[in-house]
Amino acid sequence: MKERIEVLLSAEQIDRRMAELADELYQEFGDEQVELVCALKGAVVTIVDLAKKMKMPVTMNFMSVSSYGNSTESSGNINIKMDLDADITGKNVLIVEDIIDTGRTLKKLKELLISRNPKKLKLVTLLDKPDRRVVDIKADYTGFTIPDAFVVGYGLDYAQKYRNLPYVGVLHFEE
Ligand SMILES: O=P(O)(O)OC[C@H]1O[C@H](OP(=O)(O)OP(=O)(O)O)[C@H](O)[C@@H]1O
Ligand code: HPA
Ligand SMILES: [Mg+2]
Repeated sequence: MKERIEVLLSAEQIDRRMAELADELYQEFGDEQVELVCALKGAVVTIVDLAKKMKMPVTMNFMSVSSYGNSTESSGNINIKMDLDADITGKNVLIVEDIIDTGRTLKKLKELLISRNPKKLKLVTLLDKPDRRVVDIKADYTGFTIPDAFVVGYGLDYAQKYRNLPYVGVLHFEE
C-alpha cells in the first residue's frame, strides 16, 4: 500500500493560530509563570512552537505516555513510561497536546496531574477530533477542530514517520 498525504492545515495557518493561542493564554495566565507539560512524542513540535510565542515566563517538562503504538487505533491502554522530573504542586500547569482523538490519553493525564494539586490546570491542544471521542474530555484551548481522519505531520506520526512535516495532512492508503 502506498501512503499519500493530503494537506489539511498549512504551516502558515498553524503558525498564525499558534500566535492567537499564545494571546489567549496570556489572557488566562497574565505574567505568572506557567509550567508547560508535554506528552511525548507527538506534542513536542506544538510545545516548542507555542512556547516561542508565549509572553510570560514558562518552563517545559515532559512525560511519556503512549496508547497507539504502530497502529491508527488507540489500544485503550495508556502506558506512563516516563514521569515529570519536577513537582507541580501549587503551580500554573498547561498540558500541551498535539491531538485529542478518543480522549483517553488526555483524560488519564489530566487525572494524574490534578491529583498532584497544581494551582491551576489548563489544557491546550493543536487538534481536536470530536467525532472520535469515547471519554468525556474537552480542551480549554483548541487550535483546530478537524474531521474524523487519520492525520500526520507537525509532531503527529504514523508508525513513527512524518512527525517532521511542517504541516498537518490526512494520511491516505492507496493500492
Ligand atoms: O485521544 P487519544 O485517542 O488518546 O489520542 C491522542 C494521543 O495519541 C497520540 O499519542 P501516541 O500515544 O500515539 O504517542 P506519540 O505522541 O508518541 O505519537 C497523540 O500524540 C495523543 O497524545
Ligand atoms: O490522527 C492521528 N494521527 C496520529 N496520531 C494520532 N493519535 C491519535 N489520533 C491520531
Ligand atoms: Mg502517535
